[in-house]
Order: sequence, then C-alpha cells, then structure tokens
Amino acid sequence: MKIKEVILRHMKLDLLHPFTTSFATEYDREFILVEVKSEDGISGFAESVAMLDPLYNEETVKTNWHMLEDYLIPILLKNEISHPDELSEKYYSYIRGNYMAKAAIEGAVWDLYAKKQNASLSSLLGGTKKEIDVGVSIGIKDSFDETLQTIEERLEEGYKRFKLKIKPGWDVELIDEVRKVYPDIPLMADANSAYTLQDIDKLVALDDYQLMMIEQPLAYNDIIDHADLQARLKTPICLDESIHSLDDARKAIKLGSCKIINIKIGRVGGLTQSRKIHDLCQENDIPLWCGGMLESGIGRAHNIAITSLPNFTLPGDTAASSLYWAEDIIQPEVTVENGTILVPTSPGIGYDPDMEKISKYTLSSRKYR
Ligand SMILES: O=C(O)CCC(=O)c1ccccc1C(=O)O
Ligand SMILES: [Mg+2]
Repeated sequence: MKIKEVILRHMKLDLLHPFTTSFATEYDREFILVEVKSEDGISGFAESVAMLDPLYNEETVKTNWHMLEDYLIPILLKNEISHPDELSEKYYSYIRGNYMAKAAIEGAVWDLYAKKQNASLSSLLGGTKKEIDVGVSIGIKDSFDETLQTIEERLEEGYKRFKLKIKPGWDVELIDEVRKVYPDIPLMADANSAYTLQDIDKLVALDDYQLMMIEQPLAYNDIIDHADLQARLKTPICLDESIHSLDDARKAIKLGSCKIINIKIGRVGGLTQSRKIHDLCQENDIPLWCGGMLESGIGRAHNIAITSLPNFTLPGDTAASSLYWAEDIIQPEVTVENGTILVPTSPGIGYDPDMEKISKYTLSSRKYR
C-alpha cells in the first residue's frame, strides 16, 4: 500500500458543556484530524487526542503537528506499507514517545487499510462483540447537587457505569453523597494523578464505597507508589496516565500496581500496540476498558472498534456524540441505546466523515505529498 497524500487539519469543536478534571477545565476541543489517501483515491481518517496544553500528558496539538509534519508523514510517504502493524513495529519504532502523534497517523492508515480490504476495522483488529457497553465520565461540577442531577440524567439515558472526576476537596464527601442517593450504581472515581501517598487516608476512606475502581490516583508517571497503594486497598486501582506501552503494562502487572487498565489508543501509540496490550492483559486476567479524550466522532469510531475486542469487559468512556457536540463530524453520529453502541460492520471505521462539517470546523489545513 502506497500513501500518495496526507492532509492535516487543525480542528476546533465547542463542547456543549465545560468539562473539568483535577488538572483543567475544557470549553472546546482543538485537535488534529489526519487524512491519508492512497493512489487509488481512497481516504483513511483518524484524530490526534493530544490536547492544547501539556496537562494530561506531555504532548500538545503543536508538538503533534511538528512530529507529523517533520517525521511521521515523510516516513509514510516514502515507504510502501504492506500492513499498518509495520508503522509502530518498524518505521516509527526508532522515534521515542510522541505516542498520540504516532497513533493519529497509524489510525488513519488502519482505516484506509480496512477500507481497501472491504472489512470493518473491528473485524481486522480481532473484535468479537456486536455491541459494546457504555459508561460516562462526569467532570467536576460547582455543587454535589449538580453532579447528582447529571447522574440522574445519564441513568435515565441508560449509561452503564458512572465515573466521577475527583480531586482533593472534591472526593470522599462527594462519593458519600452520591452513594446515599444511589447505593448500587456502578460507580468509580478518576483522580487524574491529583494525589500522593501522603493522602493515603483519603484514598483508604474511598475504599468503603464499593467503587468499581479508582482510576489513576497517583502521579502520571508512577507505577511504584501505585503498587504500595493497591496493597492497602481492596478497591481495584485502574491505571490510565501511567501506561504508555506493552512494557509499561507488563511491569505494572508484575508489580501489582493495578488490577484494571484503561486503554486509550493515542496514549499507547496506536491500534497495533493497543491490541498487544489487550492480549497481554487477557493472559493475565486484567480487565480493560477504553478511555476517552473528548474525541470527535472520528476518534469515537476508532474507540468503538478497539472496544469490540473480547477483553474490553468493562463499560468505557466513549459516550454518544450528542453529550459533547452540537453536531458531530461523522455520519451517522454515535448514538447510545440501552447503554450500548452497535459496532459498525461497514468497511473501515464504519462511520462516514462529513466533509462539509469537517471544513466548517477546520481552522487551518495543509497537504503533504
Ligand atoms: O468523555 C470522555 O471522553 C472522557 C473524558 C475523560 O475522562 C478525560 C478527558 C480528558 C483527559 C483525560 C480524561 C481521563 O479519562 O482521564
Ligand atoms: Mg483517566
């Protein structure tokens, strides 16, 4: 497979509701949309999940543009690819880090490859599920009442798991209030690295609330302290920020740093690496779910495909387009019914990019040949 042209688009979509984590409040989403075109005129699409500022991880929209323009695109245009696995395994393996940039271009090649095979991305990745279970990630609000109100709405819509963002000062009391009203809902908390082992009492206090898991309580680059903490908790720890590779996953499992892993395709460098981590976790009885990065429909479509693999046994964060955007850039939008999304069976990502909407939300673009 020879790539003839790559198009980068700097996109901006306004969020319907601001989203607050322990590290920032997002009002809109800027991201890079990658389109790769083959000689026969077929296009593949993916998006970079890097954010505008280096707060979730070190990558940004600008560092991704730089990596794509100066390294990843020239390598892709120069080489004949027989399978998308070759990107992370061969052509890009000498470049350190920059996983979100690598995943963005690799994802577009996967979509193109699947379209050329006339196969769904899900089936090519080894997906076995026809539908996937969906949870929702609820940001930090101005009041507990507002959080309870949001949970009520999402419950009525059928979502199957409720993740609350926490931070020091918005944690044990919040969970206590929520558990008083909803003693039995599948509930979890995500700290986005807001704590250290000095806060162990707070974290141990969370152990009394039958949480499905506590996500990334400690530092974004730690697997040692998490192992100490996991030994003190019966609640499973789920790692997000700390896992960037198959090797990270292997080490975290070996140390007992977590009992669950959240896979984000961008964070681990793409679909090929996601699948390898999936297989390792399956062999080690570590359940997975797919995390979200406030993606447009293009990123959502990729998340749905990887979530169809069998060891994604817990509901993920890839919720309906309508919770985020006034209008999405794919046709049809991602919809959730009874807490599930149907995995598309049409070729590639299985949702059509809406080129009119895409140009409407493009701030700037550039073509590479
Ligand atoms: O709804 C989503 O896309 C998930 C949102 C979310 O939780 C998140 C959003 C941005 C950065 C990090 C995270 C996270 O999962 O930690
Ligand atoms: Mg997280």
